[in-house]
Amino acid sequence: MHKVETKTVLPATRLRGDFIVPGDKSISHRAIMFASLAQGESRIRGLLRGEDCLSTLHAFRCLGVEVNDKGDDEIIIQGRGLDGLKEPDDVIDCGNSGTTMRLMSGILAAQPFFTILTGDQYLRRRPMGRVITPLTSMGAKILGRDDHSKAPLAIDGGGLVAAEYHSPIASAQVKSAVLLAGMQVDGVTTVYEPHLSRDHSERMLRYFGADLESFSGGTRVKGRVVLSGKEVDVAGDISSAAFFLVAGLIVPDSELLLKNVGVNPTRSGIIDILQQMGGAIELTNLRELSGEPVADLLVKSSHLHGIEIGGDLIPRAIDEFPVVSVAAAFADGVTIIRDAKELRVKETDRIAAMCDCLGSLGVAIEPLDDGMRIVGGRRLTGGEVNSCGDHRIAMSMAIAALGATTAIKIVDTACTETSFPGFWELLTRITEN
Ligand SMILES: O=C(O)C1=C[C@@H](OP(=O)(O)O)[C@@H](O)[C@H](O)C1
Ligand SMILES: C=C(OP(=O)(O)O)C(=O)O
Repeated sequence: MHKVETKTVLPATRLRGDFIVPGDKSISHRAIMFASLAQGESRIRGLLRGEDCLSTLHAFRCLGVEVNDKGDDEIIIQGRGLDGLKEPDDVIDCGNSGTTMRLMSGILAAQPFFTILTGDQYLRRRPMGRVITPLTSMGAKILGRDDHSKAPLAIDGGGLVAAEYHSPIASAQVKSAVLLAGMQVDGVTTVYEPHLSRDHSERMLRYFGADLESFSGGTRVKGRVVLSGKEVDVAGDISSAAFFLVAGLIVPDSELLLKNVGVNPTRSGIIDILQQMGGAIELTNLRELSGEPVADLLVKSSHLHGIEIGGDLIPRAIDEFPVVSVAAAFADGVTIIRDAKELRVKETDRIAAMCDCLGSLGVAIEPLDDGMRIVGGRRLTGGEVNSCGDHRIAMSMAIAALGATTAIKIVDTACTETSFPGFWELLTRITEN
């Protein structure tokens, strides 16, 4: 029987330190994928060794890609080109990773062989119709559970044509799945989206030599252009940095320097949100790393106030709302998050999960159909909360505990390995109790 791990986090008196956070998860997935589809060798440094990215690496090994991983900072991938992948001899397990399953669907829909993608109990509950629909319109044959809307997915690949797709949601996973399918077939494929979602695929595909053009409202890619192996340095993950930004703001007398963090404008909504709440976050040493902007972030304790958040800020900070709700609990006044219905279909329903966790510690937090309303300013009491297996909920509650009156016990904490190996050690290293 699987033992559920727990952690108890004590209130902090102050936080101090400078450090780097692990590599960006979205960029790491793409580096593995595009290196595998390129011709020649790619060297990837700073790759996130979180479970999600290891799922992507495992998937490409199953597809015949040679990966040289000595466990140090660099992995070497021998690309097989657009036509060099082989039919896997078993089901591919994408673990907990939505990005792996949805982007792989786009890649495999165009490959002339049969694949089955599955995942853990959380991933098998998440909606896959959002990629099956556009891929089917390109000629893909994908079957799935629950009337072809959920994994396991059976993909009978090949025979696709280029298409034009108007996505009803701002989702980088949907956009990327269609672009990755389009990239492998003759003609031009275009994806339109209602708000700009993270553009790592576009940046990295161009970096690998794809013929891809982004314009206001969409992106088009020309099919059958050969990608060439590259050296990629992966920026630090702003979604992981977000936990320590909020920690540095809410714990009095704190100062943290987070080095080498990706600050791509399609991902940096968390900095805008926290600055609008009155947070002192300074960006220095702005530079570019393999086509992505990075900076060092200096954060100091601040007096926060509530704000209203919605519109195109939502996709720019989509994974950060659990920890934004923690910041809101420590801020004076009311914070309202709207237009964020997507939070209901992540690893958990993150609106319900944060309302349960923070609500049980005395925070006045109320779910909205598409967000949350949080009345902040009251110190959290200690207690026990459950992450429900969601890495971002577990880490958000650890940050909340730093500012609580007494210890918080968090149940189900092994999930932090999904995106942030070393999280608990780093938290201990910078905390003074
Ligand atoms: O493309 C990506 O790497 C991701 C896109 C986002 O999902 P959606 O595309 O579903 O918004 C995000 O929540 C996820 O963590 C990673
Ligand atoms: C939603 C997330 O990832 P994915 O969709 O890749 O599972 C996340 O990391 O918060």
